[in-house]
Amino acid sequence: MTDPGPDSSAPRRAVLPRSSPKLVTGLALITAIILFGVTGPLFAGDPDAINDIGLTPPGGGHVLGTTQMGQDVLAQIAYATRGSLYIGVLVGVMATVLSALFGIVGSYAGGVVDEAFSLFSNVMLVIPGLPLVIVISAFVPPEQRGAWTIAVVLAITGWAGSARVLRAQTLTLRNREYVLAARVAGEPAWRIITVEILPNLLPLLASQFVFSVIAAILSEAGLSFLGLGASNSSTLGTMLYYAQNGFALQRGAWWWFAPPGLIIALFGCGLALINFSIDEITNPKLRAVPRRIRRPRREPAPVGRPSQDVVVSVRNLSVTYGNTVRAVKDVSLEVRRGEILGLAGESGSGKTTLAYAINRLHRPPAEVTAGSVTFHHRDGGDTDMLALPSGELRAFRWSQMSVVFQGAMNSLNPVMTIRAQLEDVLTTHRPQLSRSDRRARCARALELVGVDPARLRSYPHELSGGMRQRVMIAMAMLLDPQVMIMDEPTSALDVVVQRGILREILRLRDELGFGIVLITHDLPLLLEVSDRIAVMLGGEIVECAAAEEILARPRHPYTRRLLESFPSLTGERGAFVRTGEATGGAR
Ligand SMILES: Nc1ncnc2c1ncn2[C@@H]1O[C@H](COP(=O)(O)OP(=O)(O)OP(=O)(O)O)[C@@H](O)[C@H]1O
Repeated sequence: MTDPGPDSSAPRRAVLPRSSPKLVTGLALITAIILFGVTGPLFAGDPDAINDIGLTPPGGGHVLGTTQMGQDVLAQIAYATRGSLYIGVLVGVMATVLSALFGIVGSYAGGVVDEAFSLFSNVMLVIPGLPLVIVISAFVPPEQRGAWTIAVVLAITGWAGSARVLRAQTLTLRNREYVLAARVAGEPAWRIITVEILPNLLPLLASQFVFSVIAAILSEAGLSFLGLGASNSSTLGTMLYYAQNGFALQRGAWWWFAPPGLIIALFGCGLALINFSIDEITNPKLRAVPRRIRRPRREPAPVGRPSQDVVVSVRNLSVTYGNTVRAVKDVSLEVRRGEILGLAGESGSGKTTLAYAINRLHRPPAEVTAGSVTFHHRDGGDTDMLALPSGELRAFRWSQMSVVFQGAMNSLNPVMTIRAQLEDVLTTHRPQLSRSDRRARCARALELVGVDPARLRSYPHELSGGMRQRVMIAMAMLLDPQVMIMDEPTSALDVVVQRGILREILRLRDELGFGIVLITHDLPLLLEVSDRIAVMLGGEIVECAAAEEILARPRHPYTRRLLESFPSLTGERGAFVRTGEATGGAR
Protein backbone atom coordinates (compact mmCIF):
# COMPACT_ATOMS: atom_id res chain seq x y z
CA MET A 1 0.00 0.00 0.00
CA THR A 2 1.32 3.41 -0.82
CA ASP A 3 1.79 6.01 1.80
CA PRO A 4 -0.86 8.66 1.34
CA GLY A 5 1.55 11.30 2.53
CA PRO A 6 1.23 13.90 5.16
CA ASP A 7 -1.42 15.93 3.32
CA SER A 8 -3.81 13.11 2.56
CA SER A 9 -6.30 14.26 5.17
CA ALA A 10 -6.50 17.80 3.82
CA PRO A 11 -9.15 17.19 1.15
CA ARG A 12 -11.19 15.20 3.66
CA ARG A 13 -10.92 18.04 6.14
CA ALA A 14 -12.08 20.44 3.46
CA VAL A 15 -15.37 18.60 2.93
CA LEU A 16 -16.14 18.20 6.62
CA PRO A 17 -18.27 20.90 8.21
CA ARG A 18 -16.31 23.42 10.17
CA SER A 19 -17.40 23.54 13.76
CA SER A 20 -19.19 26.68 14.78
CA PRO A 21 -20.11 27.76 18.33
CA LYS A 22 -23.78 27.13 17.46
CA LEU A 23 -23.15 23.61 16.26
CA VAL A 24 -20.83 22.72 19.13
CA THR A 25 -23.25 24.06 21.78
CA GLY A 26 -26.24 22.34 20.13
CA LEU A 27 -24.43 19.01 19.80
CA ALA A 28 -23.12 19.22 23.38
CA LEU A 29 -26.63 19.83 24.75
CA ILE A 30 -28.27 17.08 22.70
CA THR A 31 -25.50 14.56 23.35
CA ALA A 32 -25.66 15.22 27.09
CA ILE A 33 -29.46 14.82 27.16
CA ILE A 34 -29.42 11.69 24.99
CA LEU A 35 -26.66 10.15 27.11
CA PHE A 36 -28.64 10.96 30.23
CA GLY A 37 -31.82 9.49 28.71
CA VAL A 38 -30.10 6.32 27.47
CA THR A 39 -27.76 5.55 30.37
CA GLY A 40 -29.55 7.30 33.24
CA PRO A 41 -32.16 4.52 33.77
CA LEU A 42 -29.30 1.98 34.08
CA PHE A 43 -27.96 3.73 37.16
CA ALA A 44 -31.00 5.43 38.64
CA GLY A 45 -33.11 3.44 41.04
CA ASP A 46 -36.73 2.45 40.57
CA PRO A 47 -38.67 5.60 39.63
CA ASP A 48 -41.91 4.18 41.01
CA ALA A 49 -40.52 3.00 44.39
CA ILE A 50 -42.65 4.66 47.06
CA ASN A 51 -40.91 5.97 50.16
CA ASP A 52 -42.59 7.15 53.30
CA ILE A 53 -40.46 10.32 53.51
CA GLY A 54 -43.01 12.23 51.36
CA LEU A 55 -42.14 15.46 49.56
CA THR A 56 -38.46 16.18 50.32
CA PRO A 57 -36.19 18.89 48.86
CA PRO A 58 -32.86 17.96 47.19
CA GLY A 59 -30.15 16.67 49.49
CA GLY A 60 -29.13 13.58 51.38
CA GLY A 61 -29.93 10.37 49.56
CA HIS A 62 -32.01 12.12 46.87
CA VAL A 63 -29.97 14.50 44.72
CA LEU A 64 -33.09 16.07 43.20
CA GLY A 65 -35.44 15.45 46.10
CA THR A 66 -38.59 13.34 46.06
CA THR A 67 -42.23 13.60 44.98
CA GLN A 68 -45.08 13.67 47.47
CA MET A 69 -45.11 9.85 47.33
CA GLY A 70 -41.42 9.86 48.21
CA GLN A 71 -40.36 8.74 44.68
CA ASP A 72 -36.86 9.78 43.62
CA VAL A 73 -37.13 12.74 41.17
CA LEU A 74 -33.73 12.02 39.53
CA ALA A 75 -34.75 8.44 38.72
CA GLN A 76 -38.08 9.69 37.36
CA ILE A 77 -36.36 12.26 35.15
CA ALA A 78 -33.95 9.67 33.75
CA TYR A 79 -36.85 7.40 32.68
CA ALA A 80 -39.00 10.33 31.53
CA THR A 81 -36.19 11.72 29.33
CA ARG A 82 -35.80 8.33 27.68
CA GLY A 83 -39.59 8.15 27.10
CA SER A 84 -39.78 11.64 25.59
CA LEU A 85 -36.79 11.02 23.32
CA TYR A 86 -38.34 7.78 22.14
CA ILE A 87 -41.61 9.48 21.18
CA GLY A 88 -39.76 12.49 19.63
CA VAL A 89 -37.59 10.33 17.37
CA LEU A 90 -40.53 8.08 16.40
CA VAL A 91 -42.61 11.08 15.37
CA GLY A 92 -39.62 12.74 13.62
CA VAL A 93 -39.01 9.65 11.46
CA MET A 94 -42.69 9.04 10.66
CA ALA A 95 -43.51 12.68 9.87
CA THR A 96 -40.41 13.05 7.67
CA VAL A 97 -41.18 9.87 5.72
CA LEU A 98 -44.81 10.96 5.22
CA SER A 99 -43.88 14.47 4.12
CA ALA A 100 -41.20 13.12 1.73
CA LEU A 101 -43.67 10.65 0.26
CA PHE A 102 -46.45 13.15 -0.30
CA GLY A 103 -44.23 16.13 -1.10
CA ILE A 104 -41.40 14.71 -3.22
CA VAL A 105 -42.81 11.61 -4.87
CA GLY A 106 -46.15 13.29 -5.66
CA SER A 107 -44.65 16.37 -7.27
CA TYR A 108 -42.06 14.38 -9.23
CA ALA A 109 -44.74 12.02 -10.58
CA GLY A 110 -46.95 14.97 -11.56
CA GLY A 111 -50.44 14.65 -13.06
CA VAL A 112 -53.19 12.90 -11.12
CA VAL A 113 -50.82 11.54 -8.47
CA ASP A 114 -49.54 15.04 -7.69
CA GLU A 115 -53.05 16.44 -7.59
CA ALA A 116 -54.31 13.70 -5.28
CA PHE A 117 -51.30 13.93 -2.96
CA SER A 118 -51.47 17.69 -2.95
CA LEU A 119 -55.20 17.71 -2.18
CA PHE A 120 -54.68 15.31 0.70
CA SER A 121 -51.79 17.41 2.11
CA ASN A 122 -53.90 20.55 1.85
CA VAL A 123 -56.82 18.94 3.66
CA MET A 124 -54.50 17.75 6.45
CA LEU A 125 -52.98 21.20 6.62
CA VAL A 126 -56.23 23.02 7.24
CA ILE A 127 -57.38 20.63 9.97
CA PRO A 128 -56.38 22.32 13.23
CA GLY A 129 -53.63 20.08 14.62
CA LEU A 130 -53.92 20.41 18.38
CA PRO A 131 -57.71 19.91 18.65
CA LEU A 132 -57.42 16.89 16.33
CA VAL A 133 -54.67 15.41 18.48
CA ILE A 134 -56.77 15.97 21.60
CA VAL A 135 -59.84 14.40 20.00
CA ILE A 136 -57.93 11.36 18.70
CA SER A 137 -56.09 10.88 22.01
CA ALA A 138 -59.30 11.20 23.99
CA PHE A 139 -61.00 8.74 21.64
CA VAL A 140 -58.37 6.02 22.19
CA PRO A 141 -59.03 4.19 25.50
CA PRO A 142 -56.29 4.91 28.08
CA GLU A 143 -55.18 1.25 28.25
CA GLN A 144 -54.39 1.32 24.49
CA ARG A 145 -52.80 4.75 24.55
CA GLY A 146 -49.11 3.71 24.49
CA ALA A 147 -46.09 5.62 23.20
CA TRP A 148 -46.58 4.25 19.68
CA THR A 149 -50.22 5.35 19.57
CA ILE A 150 -49.32 8.86 20.66
CA ALA A 151 -46.42 8.96 18.17
CA VAL A 152 -48.69 7.90 15.29
CA VAL A 153 -51.29 10.49 16.27
CA LEU A 154 -48.67 13.24 16.42
CA ALA A 155 -47.06 12.16 13.14
CA ILE A 156 -50.29 12.10 11.13
CA THR A 157 -51.21 15.56 12.35
CA GLY A 158 -47.74 17.06 11.81
CA TRP A 159 -46.40 16.16 8.35
CA ALA A 160 -48.54 18.22 5.96
CA GLY A 161 -46.79 21.60 6.30
CA SER A 162 -43.41 20.03 5.50
CA ALA A 163 -44.90 18.18 2.52
CA ARG A 164 -46.04 21.49 1.01
CA VAL A 165 -42.56 22.95 1.31
CA LEU A 166 -40.95 19.82 -0.16
CA ARG A 167 -43.43 19.80 -3.03
CA ALA A 168 -42.64 23.40 -3.96
CA GLN A 169 -38.92 22.71 -3.85
CA THR A 170 -39.22 19.49 -5.89
CA LEU A 171 -41.24 21.27 -8.56
CA THR A 172 -38.29 23.63 -9.03
CA LEU A 173 -35.66 20.91 -8.91
CA ARG A 174 -37.37 18.59 -11.39
CA ASN A 175 -36.87 21.19 -14.13
CA ARG A 176 -33.18 21.75 -13.45
CA GLU A 177 -30.83 20.86 -16.29
CA TYR A 178 -29.12 18.01 -14.46
CA VAL A 179 -32.46 16.36 -13.67
CA LEU A 180 -33.61 16.74 -17.27
CA ALA A 181 -30.26 15.33 -18.40
CA ALA A 182 -30.72 12.31 -16.11
CA ARG A 183 -34.19 11.77 -17.57
CA VAL A 184 -32.91 11.98 -21.12
CA ALA A 185 -30.17 9.53 -20.16
CA GLY A 186 -32.93 7.06 -19.28
CA GLU A 187 -32.42 6.90 -15.52
CA PRO A 188 -35.43 5.37 -13.71
CA ALA A 189 -37.64 7.67 -11.64
CA TRP A 190 -36.62 6.16 -8.28
CA ARG A 191 -32.95 6.83 -9.10
CA ILE A 192 -33.59 10.40 -10.20
CA ILE A 193 -35.49 11.05 -6.98
CA THR A 194 -32.90 9.46 -4.70
CA VAL A 195 -29.69 10.49 -6.49
CA GLU A 196 -30.50 13.75 -8.26
CA ILE A 197 -33.27 15.35 -6.19
CA LEU A 198 -33.04 14.02 -2.63
CA PRO A 199 -29.47 15.22 -1.89
CA ASN A 200 -30.56 18.75 -2.76
CA LEU A 201 -33.44 18.47 -0.32
CA LEU A 202 -31.32 17.15 2.55
CA PRO A 203 -31.04 20.51 4.34
CA LEU A 204 -34.83 20.84 4.24
CA LEU A 205 -35.46 17.25 5.29
CA ALA A 206 -32.94 17.46 8.10
CA SER A 207 -34.37 20.66 9.51
CA GLN A 208 -37.91 19.29 9.14
CA PHE A 209 -36.88 16.18 11.06
CA VAL A 210 -35.37 18.30 13.83
CA PHE A 211 -38.45 20.50 13.90
CA SER A 212 -40.77 17.44 14.07
CA VAL A 213 -38.80 16.02 17.01
CA ILE A 214 -39.03 19.29 18.95
CA ALA A 215 -42.72 19.69 18.12
CA ALA A 216 -43.45 16.08 19.11
CA ILE A 217 -41.75 16.36 22.50
CA LEU A 218 -43.58 19.60 23.23
CA SER A 219 -46.94 18.30 21.99
CA GLU A 220 -46.56 15.06 23.96
CA ALA A 221 -45.76 17.12 27.05
CA GLY A 222 -48.90 19.19 26.40
CA LEU A 223 -51.05 16.07 25.90
CA SER A 224 -49.68 14.44 29.04
CA PHE A 225 -50.26 17.62 30.95
CA LEU A 226 -53.91 17.40 29.92
CA GLY A 227 -53.99 13.76 30.99
CA LEU A 228 -54.19 12.51 27.38
CA GLY A 229 -50.60 11.30 27.03
CA ALA A 230 -49.18 7.80 26.78
CA SER A 231 -50.68 5.93 29.72
CA ASN A 232 -48.17 3.12 30.10
CA SER A 233 -44.97 5.08 29.66
CA SER A 234 -43.17 7.77 31.55
CA THR A 235 -42.31 11.01 29.75
CA LEU A 236 -41.32 14.51 30.77
CA GLY A 237 -44.93 15.48 30.08
CA THR A 238 -46.34 12.85 32.44
CA MET A 239 -43.90 14.06 35.12
CA LEU A 240 -45.26 17.57 34.73
CA TYR A 241 -48.80 16.18 34.86
CA TYR A 242 -48.16 14.46 38.20
CA ALA A 243 -46.33 17.53 39.55
CA GLN A 244 -49.36 19.63 38.63
CA ASN A 245 -51.76 17.15 40.25
CA GLY A 246 -49.60 17.11 43.38
CA PHE A 247 -49.78 20.94 43.61
CA ALA A 248 -45.98 21.16 43.29
CA LEU A 249 -46.13 24.83 42.30
CA GLN A 250 -48.37 25.85 45.17
CA ARG A 251 -46.25 23.87 47.64
CA GLY A 252 -43.04 25.44 46.36
CA ALA A 253 -41.65 22.02 45.29
CA TRP A 254 -39.63 23.45 42.41
CA TRP A 255 -37.39 20.34 42.26
CA TRP A 256 -40.40 18.37 41.06
CA PHE A 257 -41.53 20.51 38.08
CA ALA A 258 -38.45 22.62 37.22
CA PRO A 259 -36.03 19.80 36.09
CA PRO A 260 -38.40 18.23 33.49
CA GLY A 261 -39.31 21.71 32.21
CA LEU A 262 -35.63 22.60 31.98
CA ILE A 263 -34.74 19.43 30.06
CA ILE A 264 -37.52 20.11 27.53
CA ALA A 265 -36.28 23.70 27.12
CA LEU A 266 -32.61 22.65 26.76
CA PHE A 267 -33.47 19.88 24.30
CA GLY A 268 -35.49 22.30 22.15
CA CYS A 269 -32.66 24.83 22.36
CA GLY A 270 -30.01 22.26 21.36
CA LEU A 271 -32.03 21.00 18.38
CA ALA A 272 -32.73 24.58 17.26
CA LEU A 273 -28.99 25.35 17.35
CA ILE A 274 -28.24 22.24 15.28
CA ASN A 275 -31.04 23.22 12.93
CA PHE A 276 -29.35 26.57 12.31
CA SER A 277 -26.14 24.78 11.37
CA ILE A 278 -27.72 22.17 9.08
CA ASP A 279 -27.53 24.32 5.96
CA GLU A 280 -23.85 24.91 6.53
CA ILE A 281 -23.26 21.19 7.05
CA THR A 282 -25.09 20.00 3.96
CA ASN A 283 -24.28 22.87 1.59
CA PRO A 284 -20.54 23.44 1.19
CA LYS A 285 -21.17 26.85 -0.41
CA LEU A 286 -22.79 28.18 2.75
CA ARG A 287 -20.10 27.07 5.17
CA ALA A 288 -18.87 29.99 7.14
CA VAL A 289 -15.25 30.64 6.47
CA PRO A 290 -13.35 31.89 9.48
CA ARG A 291 -12.47 35.43 8.57
CA ARG A 292 -8.97 36.28 9.47
CA ILE A 293 -9.01 39.94 10.27
CA ARG A 294 -6.23 40.61 7.88
CA ARG A 295 -6.14 43.84 5.92
CA PRO A 296 -4.38 43.49 2.63
CA ARG A 297 -0.80 44.59 2.85
CA ARG A 298 -0.96 48.23 1.73
CA GLU A 299 1.33 49.12 -1.07
CA PRO A 300 3.22 52.38 -0.94
CA ALA A 301 1.37 55.03 -2.96
CA PRO A 302 2.48 54.83 -6.57
CA VAL A 303 5.16 57.33 -7.38
CA GLY A 304 3.31 60.15 -9.10
CA ARG A 305 -0.29 59.95 -10.20
CA PRO A 306 -1.10 57.67 -13.12
CA SER A 307 -1.82 59.48 -16.33
CA GLN A 308 -5.22 61.20 -16.66
CA ASP A 309 -6.63 58.47 -18.86
CA VAL A 310 -6.21 55.69 -16.29
CA VAL A 311 -9.49 54.86 -14.57
CA VAL A 312 -8.53 51.82 -12.48
CA SER A 313 -5.08 50.86 -11.21
CA VAL A 314 -4.47 47.48 -9.69
CA ARG A 315 -1.20 47.15 -7.79
CA ASN A 316 0.36 43.86 -6.65
CA LEU A 317 -3.03 42.27 -6.03
CA SER A 318 -3.08 38.75 -4.57
CA VAL A 319 -6.24 36.73 -3.95
CA THR A 320 -6.43 33.33 -2.27
CA TYR A 321 -9.19 30.81 -1.61
CA GLY A 322 -8.57 29.56 1.92
CA ASN A 323 -4.98 28.56 2.50
CA THR A 324 -4.69 26.27 -0.46
CA VAL A 325 -5.46 28.08 -3.74
CA ARG A 326 -3.51 31.18 -4.75
CA ALA A 327 -5.79 32.23 -7.59
CA VAL A 328 -4.29 35.69 -8.28
CA LYS A 329 -0.61 36.33 -7.59
CA ASP A 330 0.85 39.80 -7.35
CA VAL A 331 -1.04 41.20 -10.33
CA SER A 332 -0.61 44.82 -11.46
CA LEU A 333 -2.51 46.39 -14.34
CA GLU A 334 -4.25 49.56 -15.42
CA VAL A 335 -7.55 50.11 -17.18
CA ARG A 336 -7.69 53.27 -19.26
CA ARG A 337 -10.71 55.39 -20.07
CA GLY A 338 -12.43 54.31 -23.26
CA GLU A 339 -10.21 51.26 -23.81
CA ILE A 340 -11.07 47.61 -24.04
CA LEU A 341 -8.63 45.61 -21.96
CA GLY A 342 -8.86 41.94 -22.88
CA LEU A 343 -8.08 39.35 -20.22
CA ALA A 344 -7.07 36.05 -21.81
CA GLY A 345 -5.86 32.79 -20.31
CA GLU A 346 -6.76 29.17 -19.86
CA SER A 347 -9.56 27.99 -17.64
CA GLY A 348 -8.62 28.33 -13.97
CA SER A 349 -5.90 30.92 -14.60
CA GLY A 350 -7.65 33.41 -12.29
CA LYS A 351 -9.41 35.79 -14.72
CA THR A 352 -12.80 35.77 -12.98
CA THR A 353 -11.23 35.95 -9.52
CA LEU A 354 -9.20 38.99 -10.58
CA ALA A 355 -12.21 40.73 -12.14
CA TYR A 356 -14.37 40.09 -9.09
CA ALA A 357 -11.67 41.27 -6.69
CA ILE A 358 -11.31 44.54 -8.66
CA ASN A 359 -14.99 45.24 -8.01
CA ARG A 360 -14.86 43.65 -4.54
CA LEU A 361 -17.43 41.09 -5.56
CA HIS A 362 -15.31 38.20 -4.30
CA ARG A 363 -16.95 36.18 -1.53
CA PRO A 364 -15.36 34.03 1.18
CA PRO A 365 -13.36 31.84 1.00
CA ALA A 366 -11.81 34.26 -1.54
CA GLU A 367 -9.69 36.83 0.24
CA VAL A 368 -7.54 39.68 -0.99
CA THR A 369 -4.28 39.10 0.84
CA ALA A 370 -2.19 41.87 -0.64
CA GLY A 371 -2.24 44.83 -3.00
CA SER A 372 -4.56 47.68 -3.84
CA VAL A 373 -7.27 48.65 -6.30
CA THR A 374 -7.69 52.38 -6.93
CA PHE A 375 -10.47 54.01 -8.93
CA HIS A 376 -9.50 57.36 -10.47
CA HIS A 377 -12.43 59.75 -10.97
CA ARG A 378 -12.54 62.18 -13.87
CA ASP A 379 -12.40 65.10 -11.44
CA GLY A 380 -9.05 63.91 -10.07
CA GLY A 381 -10.29 62.20 -6.89
CA ASP A 382 -9.28 58.62 -6.05
CA THR A 383 -11.27 55.86 -4.38
CA ASP A 384 -9.49 53.02 -2.60
CA MET A 385 -11.82 50.16 -3.56
CA LEU A 386 -10.56 47.79 -0.88
CA ALA A 387 -11.12 50.33 1.90
CA LEU A 388 -14.58 51.54 0.81
CA PRO A 389 -17.23 51.01 3.57
CA SER A 390 -19.90 48.56 2.42
CA GLY A 391 -22.69 51.19 2.18
CA GLU A 392 -20.60 53.40 -0.13
CA LEU A 393 -19.40 50.37 -2.05
CA ARG A 394 -23.01 49.41 -2.87
CA ALA A 395 -23.74 52.85 -4.26
CA PHE A 396 -20.40 53.00 -6.06
CA ARG A 397 -20.48 49.62 -7.71
CA TRP A 398 -23.16 49.78 -10.34
CA SER A 399 -22.91 53.49 -10.98
CA GLN A 400 -19.11 53.67 -11.51
CA MET A 401 -18.11 50.10 -12.22
CA SER A 402 -20.70 47.61 -13.43
CA VAL A 403 -20.41 43.93 -14.23
CA VAL A 404 -21.86 41.61 -16.83
CA PHE A 405 -21.55 38.22 -15.22
CA GLN A 406 -20.56 34.91 -16.77
CA GLY A 407 -23.76 33.30 -18.09
CA ALA A 408 -25.47 36.68 -17.79
CA MET A 409 -28.44 35.65 -19.89
CA ASN A 410 -29.58 33.46 -17.01
CA SER A 411 -29.21 36.29 -14.49
CA LEU A 412 -32.60 37.85 -15.28
CA ASN A 413 -35.40 37.19 -12.83
CA PRO A 414 -37.89 34.93 -14.68
CA VAL A 415 -40.99 36.33 -12.95
CA MET A 416 -40.33 40.04 -13.56
CA THR A 417 -40.71 41.95 -16.80
CA ILE A 418 -37.62 43.48 -18.39
CA ARG A 419 -38.97 46.92 -17.53
CA ALA A 420 -39.37 46.08 -13.84
CA GLN A 421 -35.82 44.73 -13.67
CA LEU A 422 -34.29 47.74 -15.41
CA GLU A 423 -36.37 50.16 -13.37
CA ASP A 424 -35.27 48.44 -10.17
CA VAL A 425 -31.69 49.54 -10.81
CA LEU A 426 -32.78 53.14 -11.34
CA THR A 427 -35.09 53.17 -8.31
CA THR A 428 -32.22 51.97 -6.13
CA HIS A 429 -29.47 54.22 -7.46
CA ARG A 430 -31.38 57.24 -8.80
CA PRO A 431 -34.41 57.56 -6.50
CA GLN A 432 -34.87 61.19 -7.50
CA LEU A 433 -35.84 60.26 -11.10
CA SER A 434 -39.51 60.59 -11.98
CA ARG A 435 -41.40 57.56 -13.27
CA SER A 436 -41.50 58.92 -16.82
CA ASP A 437 -37.74 59.65 -16.76
CA ARG A 438 -37.06 56.15 -15.51
CA ARG A 439 -39.15 54.66 -18.29
CA ALA A 440 -37.48 56.82 -20.91
CA ARG A 441 -34.01 55.79 -19.70
CA CYS A 442 -34.93 52.13 -19.76
CA ALA A 443 -36.26 52.42 -23.31
CA ARG A 444 -33.13 54.31 -24.39
CA ALA A 445 -30.85 51.69 -22.79
CA LEU A 446 -32.59 48.92 -24.75
CA GLU A 447 -32.35 50.93 -27.96
CA LEU A 448 -28.63 51.37 -27.38
CA VAL A 449 -28.03 47.63 -27.30
CA GLY A 450 -30.26 47.04 -30.31
CA VAL A 451 -33.36 45.64 -28.63
CA ASP A 452 -36.80 47.00 -29.49
CA PRO A 453 -38.09 49.01 -26.46
CA ALA A 454 -41.44 47.26 -26.95
CA ARG A 455 -39.65 44.31 -25.33
CA LEU A 456 -39.75 46.15 -22.01
CA ARG A 457 -43.09 44.48 -21.43
CA SER A 458 -41.68 41.00 -22.07
CA TYR A 459 -40.60 38.40 -19.57
CA PRO A 460 -37.10 36.93 -19.93
CA HIS A 461 -38.37 33.60 -21.35
CA GLU A 462 -39.98 35.51 -24.22
CA LEU A 463 -36.57 36.76 -25.41
CA SER A 464 -33.86 34.91 -27.29
CA GLY A 465 -30.52 34.22 -25.59
CA GLY A 466 -28.85 37.04 -27.53
CA MET A 467 -31.60 39.49 -26.54
CA ARG A 468 -31.29 38.55 -22.88
CA GLN A 469 -27.56 39.05 -23.09
CA ARG A 470 -28.14 42.50 -24.60
CA VAL A 471 -30.64 43.32 -21.86
CA MET A 472 -27.98 42.49 -19.27
CA ILE A 473 -25.53 44.75 -21.05
CA ALA A 474 -28.19 47.49 -21.13
CA MET A 475 -28.64 47.02 -17.39
CA ALA A 476 -24.89 47.30 -16.81
CA MET A 477 -24.85 50.59 -18.79
CA LEU A 478 -27.96 52.08 -17.25
CA LEU A 479 -26.10 54.32 -14.79
CA ASP A 480 -23.36 55.42 -17.21
CA PRO A 481 -20.52 53.65 -15.39
CA GLN A 482 -16.92 54.53 -16.17
CA VAL A 483 -15.84 50.91 -16.26
CA MET A 484 -17.68 47.75 -17.26
CA ILE A 485 -16.31 44.33 -16.39
CA MET A 486 -17.60 41.73 -18.82
CA ASP A 487 -16.94 38.11 -17.93
CA GLU A 488 -17.55 35.92 -20.99
CA PRO A 489 -20.49 38.15 -21.96
CA THR A 490 -21.25 36.28 -25.18
CA SER A 491 -19.87 32.80 -24.62
CA ALA A 492 -23.24 31.03 -24.81
CA LEU A 493 -24.13 32.60 -28.15
CA ASP A 494 -23.39 31.69 -31.73
CA VAL A 495 -20.53 33.56 -33.41
CA VAL A 496 -22.73 35.80 -35.55
CA VAL A 497 -24.76 37.03 -32.57
CA GLN A 498 -21.54 37.29 -30.54
CA ARG A 499 -19.93 39.53 -33.11
CA GLY A 500 -23.15 41.59 -33.37
CA ILE A 501 -23.21 42.23 -29.63
CA LEU A 502 -19.51 43.06 -29.52
CA ARG A 503 -19.87 45.51 -32.42
CA GLU A 504 -22.62 47.12 -30.36
CA ILE A 505 -20.34 47.29 -27.32
CA LEU A 506 -17.56 48.89 -29.38
CA ARG A 507 -19.97 51.49 -30.73
CA LEU A 508 -21.22 52.27 -27.22
CA ARG A 509 -17.68 52.51 -25.91
CA ASP A 510 -16.91 55.07 -28.67
CA GLU A 511 -20.13 56.93 -27.90
CA LEU A 512 -20.02 56.88 -24.09
CA GLY A 513 -16.29 56.49 -23.41
CA PHE A 514 -16.29 53.87 -20.67
CA GLY A 515 -13.45 51.43 -20.12
CA ILE A 516 -14.10 47.70 -20.50
CA VAL A 517 -12.36 44.71 -18.98
CA LEU A 518 -13.35 41.89 -21.31
CA ILE A 519 -12.74 38.33 -20.17
CA THR A 520 -12.95 35.48 -22.65
CA HIS A 521 -11.18 32.33 -23.77
CA ASP A 522 -11.73 33.43 -27.34
CA LEU A 523 -8.38 34.93 -28.28
CA PRO A 524 -9.29 35.78 -31.91
CA LEU A 525 -12.28 37.70 -30.58
CA LEU A 526 -10.08 39.55 -28.10
CA LEU A 527 -7.56 40.39 -30.79
CA GLU A 528 -10.38 41.76 -32.88
CA VAL A 529 -11.96 44.04 -30.29
CA SER A 530 -9.38 44.81 -27.58
CA ASP A 531 -6.97 47.71 -27.44
CA ARG A 532 -4.68 45.88 -25.04
CA ILE A 533 -4.56 42.27 -23.91
CA ALA A 534 -3.32 40.88 -20.61
CA VAL A 535 -2.54 37.16 -20.69
CA MET A 536 -2.96 35.25 -17.43
CA LEU A 537 -1.33 31.98 -16.51
CA GLY A 538 -1.45 30.32 -13.12
CA GLY A 539 -2.77 33.47 -11.41
CA GLU A 540 -0.13 35.80 -12.88
CA ILE A 541 -0.19 38.23 -15.77
CA VAL A 542 2.58 36.89 -17.92
CA GLU A 543 2.23 39.45 -20.71
CA CYS A 544 0.30 42.66 -21.25
CA ALA A 545 0.59 44.62 -24.49
CA ALA A 546 -1.35 46.21 -27.33
CA ALA A 547 -3.47 43.69 -29.22
CA GLU A 548 -1.43 44.14 -32.44
CA GLU A 549 1.78 43.65 -30.47
CA ILE A 550 0.46 40.42 -28.95
CA LEU A 551 -0.49 39.17 -32.39
CA ALA A 552 2.67 40.26 -34.19
CA ARG A 553 5.33 39.80 -31.48
CA PRO A 554 4.12 37.60 -28.61
CA ARG A 555 6.92 37.53 -26.03
CA HIS A 556 5.84 34.90 -23.55
CA PRO A 557 5.97 31.24 -24.66
CA TYR A 558 2.45 30.69 -23.29
CA THR A 559 1.07 33.55 -25.41
CA ARG A 560 2.80 32.05 -28.45
CA ARG A 561 1.27 28.65 -27.75
CA LEU A 562 -2.12 30.26 -27.22
CA LEU A 563 -1.87 31.97 -30.61
CA GLU A 564 -0.73 28.76 -32.28
CA SER A 565 -3.88 27.04 -31.13
CA PHE A 566 -6.02 29.21 -33.42
CA PRO A 567 -5.56 28.16 -37.05
CA SER A 568 -7.04 31.27 -38.57
CA LEU A 569 -4.34 33.38 -36.93
CA THR A 570 -1.20 31.46 -37.73
CA GLY A 571 -2.09 28.76 -40.22
CA GLU A 572 -0.31 26.19 -38.01
CA ARG A 573 -3.31 24.41 -36.68
CA GLY A 574 -3.60 23.36 -33.09
CA ALA A 575 -0.02 22.60 -31.96
CA PHE A 576 -1.05 23.74 -28.50
CA VAL A 577 -4.13 21.56 -28.49
CA ARG A 578 -2.49 18.56 -30.15
CA THR A 579 0.55 18.32 -27.91
CA GLY A 580 -1.64 18.88 -24.81
CA GLU A 581 1.29 20.45 -22.99
CA ALA A 582 0.65 21.19 -19.35
CA THR A 583 0.42 24.86 -18.73
CA GLY A 584 -0.12 24.93 -15.00
CA GLY A 585 -3.10 26.39 -13.24
CA ALA A 586 -3.53 28.43 -10.14
CA ARG A 587 -2.14 26.81 -7.09
N1 LIG B 1 -14.92 29.09 -4.43
C1 LIG B 1 -13.70 28.64 -4.69
N2 LIG B 1 -13.03 27.92 -3.76
C2 LIG B 1 -11.79 27.46 -4.00
N3 LIG B 1 -11.12 27.68 -5.14
C3 LIG B 1 -11.72 28.36 -6.11
C4 LIG B 1 -13.05 28.89 -5.94
N4 LIG B 1 -13.40 29.54 -7.08
C5 LIG B 1 -12.35 29.44 -7.91
N5 LIG B 1 -11.34 28.75 -7.33
C6 LIG B 1 -10.02 28.43 -7.90
O1 LIG B 1 -9.38 29.64 -8.27
C7 LIG B 1 -8.65 29.46 -9.46
C8 LIG B 1 -9.03 30.56 -10.46
O2 LIG B 1 -10.41 30.38 -10.81
P1 LIG B 1 -11.15 31.43 -11.75
O3 LIG B 1 -12.59 31.06 -11.80
O4 LIG B 1 -10.80 32.80 -11.35
O5 LIG B 1 -10.46 31.09 -13.16
P2 LIG B 1 -10.86 31.59 -14.61
O6 LIG B 1 -9.59 31.92 -15.30
O7 LIG B 1 -11.88 32.67 -14.55
O8 LIG B 1 -11.49 30.26 -15.20
P3 LIG B 1 -12.67 30.11 -16.30
O9 LIG B 1 -12.14 30.75 -17.54
O10 LIG B 1 -12.81 28.62 -16.43
O11 LIG B 1 -13.89 30.79 -15.77
C9 LIG B 1 -8.94 28.04 -9.94
O12 LIG B 1 -7.84 27.23 -9.54
C10 LIG B 1 -10.18 27.64 -9.19
O13 LIG B 1 -10.19 26.25 -8.93
